[in-house]
Amino acid sequence: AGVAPASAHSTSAPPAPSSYSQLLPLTTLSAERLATADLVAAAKWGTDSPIDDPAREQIVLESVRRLALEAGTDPKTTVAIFRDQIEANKLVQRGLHALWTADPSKAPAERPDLTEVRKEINRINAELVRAVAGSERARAAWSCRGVLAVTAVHVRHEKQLDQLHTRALVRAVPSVCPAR
Ligand SMILES: C=C(O[C@@H]1C=C(C(=O)O)C=C[C@H]1O)C(=O)O
Repeated sequence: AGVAPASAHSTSAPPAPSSYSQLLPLTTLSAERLATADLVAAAKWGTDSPIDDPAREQIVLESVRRLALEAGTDPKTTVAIFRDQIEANKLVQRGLHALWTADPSKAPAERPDLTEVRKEINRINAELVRAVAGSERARAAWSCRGVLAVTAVHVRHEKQLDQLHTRALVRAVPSVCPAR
């Protein structure tokens, strides 16, 4: 009893993707972008390269603005989302540098090439813009914040995020949902 007919959708358009399935890629990619912060922090550790690099940030923001226009999604919202992504990335870098300063035995032994890490960040940026473009309906919905929180809990668990990366994930996504 109570089983919906299998043909419920067969004569019309396929069911629209749920808010959850629209927002999960955005949250997953945000966590993947944050994972690069560990590499960036290691690349900068013990060098003159500062955590804050406004020139590089401008390049990132300009590139995602252009990608948003190409994808037909709002460039202002996209740039706002990436400003948060960048702040979250720096939060992880600062956290790790503080940890390594307090306990140098935890500092990385190898120094990754920052240019290579930025290529990886560029790839994630492009995917993230596609996830922004693919989540317009979910982001406009009244349920955005609640659904977004559920995706974050899922990603935290799936990727076994520590406290620093969990805090950063929360910092990475507030602009995803419009202020009400
Ligand atoms: C990740 C970096 O560190 C910071 C964070 C950035 C980002 O999240 O894209 C960009 C520049 C820096 O202010 C970097 O220098 O590449």
